[in-house]
Amino acid sequence: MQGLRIAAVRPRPLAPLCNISSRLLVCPRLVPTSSPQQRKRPAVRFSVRSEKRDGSVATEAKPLVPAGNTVLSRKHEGASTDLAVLLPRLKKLVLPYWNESEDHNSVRWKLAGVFALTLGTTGVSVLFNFLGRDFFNALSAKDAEKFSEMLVKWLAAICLGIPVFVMRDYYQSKLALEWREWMTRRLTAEYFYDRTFYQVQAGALVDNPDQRIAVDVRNFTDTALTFSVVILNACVDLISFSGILYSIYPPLFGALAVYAVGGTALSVYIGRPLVGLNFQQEAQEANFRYGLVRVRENAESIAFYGGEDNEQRLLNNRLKSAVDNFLVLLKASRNLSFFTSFYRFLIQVLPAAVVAPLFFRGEIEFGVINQSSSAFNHILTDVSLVVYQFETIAGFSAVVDRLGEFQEVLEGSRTGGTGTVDPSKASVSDEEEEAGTKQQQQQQQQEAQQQPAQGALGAMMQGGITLTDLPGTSGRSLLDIQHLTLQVPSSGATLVSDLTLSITPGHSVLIMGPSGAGKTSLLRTVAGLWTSGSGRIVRHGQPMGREEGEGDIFFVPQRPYVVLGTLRDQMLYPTWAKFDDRAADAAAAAASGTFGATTASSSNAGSGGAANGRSGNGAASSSSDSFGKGGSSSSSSSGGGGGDGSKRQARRLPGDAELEAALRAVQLGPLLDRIGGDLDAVADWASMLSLGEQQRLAFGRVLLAKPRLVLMDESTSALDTRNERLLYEALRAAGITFVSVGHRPTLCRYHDSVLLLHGVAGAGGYENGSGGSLQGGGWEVRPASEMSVETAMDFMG
Ligand SMILES: Nc1ncnc2c1ncn2[C@@H]1O[C@H](COP(=O)(O)OP(=O)(O)OP(=O)(O)O)[C@@H](O)[C@H]1O
Repeated sequence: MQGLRIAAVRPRPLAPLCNISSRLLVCPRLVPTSSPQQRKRPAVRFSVRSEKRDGSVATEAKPLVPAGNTVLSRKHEGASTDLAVLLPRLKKLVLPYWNESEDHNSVRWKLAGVFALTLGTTGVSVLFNFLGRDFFNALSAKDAEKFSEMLVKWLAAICLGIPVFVMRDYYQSKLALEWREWMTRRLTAEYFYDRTFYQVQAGALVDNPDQRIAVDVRNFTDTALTFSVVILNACVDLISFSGILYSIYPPLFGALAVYAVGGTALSVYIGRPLVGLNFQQEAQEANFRYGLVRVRENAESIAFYGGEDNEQRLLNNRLKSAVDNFLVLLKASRNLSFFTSFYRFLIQVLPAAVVAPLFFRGEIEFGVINQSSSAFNHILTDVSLVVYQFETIAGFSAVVDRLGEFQEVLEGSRTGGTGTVDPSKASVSDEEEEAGTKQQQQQQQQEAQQQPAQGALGAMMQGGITLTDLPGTSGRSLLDIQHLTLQVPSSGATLVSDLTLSITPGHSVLIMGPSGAGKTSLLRTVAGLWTSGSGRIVRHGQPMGREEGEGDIFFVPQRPYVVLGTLRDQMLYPTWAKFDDRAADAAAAAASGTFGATTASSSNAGSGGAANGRSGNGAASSSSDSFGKGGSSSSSSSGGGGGDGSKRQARRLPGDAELEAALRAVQLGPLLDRIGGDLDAVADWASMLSLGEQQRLAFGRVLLAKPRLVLMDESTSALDTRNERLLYEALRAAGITFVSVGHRPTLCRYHDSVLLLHGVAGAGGYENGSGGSLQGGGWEVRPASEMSVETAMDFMG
């Protein structure tokens, strides 16, 4: 039992199922649905979302559900037309670029330039207005000389004026593009910050985040800039042409005001449904596109199942939803078009009809009729923005709503229950707590503060679970789990109750238990991905992926993740994950089209490395057989604990020889030979490698990165027992401590202890080997040597 301490502790009362510090997820039992808290936040509504077989999405009116990874979604009722919701969202979306970007002064100047050019376009329009008057006066007076002169002036004005329009449009589009890039980068950063993408996906917090980032941002920046220019143009136009119109005939104003106000009111009335329909259209199109992407990603599984008919039906249903909605949208827009067309055509004659009596009485010249028509048109266009742009405004409102909602979810995740916080500062807002929850929170804070505070990398408060990272070189322990209780978010069932154990260097543990017992959930909790429950976890070290080349604790998920890129990139992920864009592009191309190993790019070929822009030459290798104990290729301490408590030095980038040795150590030598030993070969590895090869690749990454502790979830499930043995032996030889989740009794051989999880009581009603019914969330630890194949199989039922 060396290395594994088990504390016998009295079970504590279960933590209430709520995420006490999240703004988005609220405890269902403690906060009534109609509480003031909720009423204060009408914009953030959640409901259970389910997709029917026909592809349509049903939302159940269940605004509050337990915190955790439960399927949650904001209620999709279409776009909000409530200005009290839209305007604050618009403000939050617009302002950051102009106020917070690094070069906000320069972008403001660029905007000023676009506005100046817009003023220039108004000047050109006014000029044409006067030229037109004189042109038609000369024409009606049959003054050939004056007419020729006006013709020349007109042509000169065109030559000077057109460039102003063209350059305004060019700079406006360029600025919109820069804004889009900045906003996309910012949203992407927030999306990846603290693994928010996982929260969004696991909790289904918003539909189609990819569409929002890729398409909605583009529409938003384009339209926002266009609108601001249009509005400025309208204001300046209004002032300039009002003077002209007033000087011609003041009563024209009366006609214009009645016409514009009446028209605007009617167009709002007729076009109102367009806002919601545009919102739905965006979502339906995104659903259809996502369906196609899923088919591509799961092509083989679908083909094996013969599921093409089903997929086709599902896609057709999604397409039908999009087409149906678009039909309704077309009808609504047709009705609006009827009105706006009448509105547009009527004004062709209205000003002429009003000023005609003046002309007949000889009070004005013929050219003035043309001038008044032009001025009237300008002003009417200015004051009828809503009429003319209603469809665009409707689309824009939908985009503001979708992006605003997305941003709120990202902010909620950042400031909510999963963000890294200083435990000493972790506090709960009055709004989101009830007495019981608060008491528990304070208790956890105290516990967190009792932890050696100096050098703590940070702690995450996740629901009731505190996750703390400490520089992990004390040598005593790699991982401490204290009084951990895990619950299923949706049902509240207890998976693991009051688990306390420590993982010490060199002592490997196998986690076993029936399907659904909570094995993966336990690993998720250690990784900071599971939020439902209570207790504390202390990780003595830096998890992988925080900084390049660093990491003491490595997680290997159940499904190995194969990245886009070269074979080298596969091996370096995630420890040295910086990719050459060209290699990734080539990989993406390989993934979307034909595949087969190809060399990444000519710039990489023959360099013996540098697929990711860094030196990686074989000469740098310390040893081609560097996976035995003491053959470390890492400059940091590896395995076996020990250390000085200071920040670990980043690992040196492995060279070709080390990469090859790692590949051969995990029995991927034949693959390497097949592609001619080219580590920079690019292929659609996810399709090309068998699942077992992908699992071996995952072990190869671990061997290269040499973490102190690796936690693996059924990482050898696709392997034969010989390969399984070789991989575990390689890990042990490299001095890496491991915790594995697995079902196979043969795994017991490679571990020192076995943690048996009993799972949820009554869920399947299984019994242990001794025949007695077990408590929900029960667990026990046994020496692995005592676990014969029969005992293990007995236990697994
Ligand atoms: N996101 C989630 N929301 C709600 N319940 C979940 C979620 N993820 C897992 N669960 C539930 O938690 C329980 C434990 O799941 P877990 O994946 O940890 O089981 P496991 O022991 O690893 O099972 P297996 O051996 O089949 O992989 C299951 O009943 C599962 O349905």
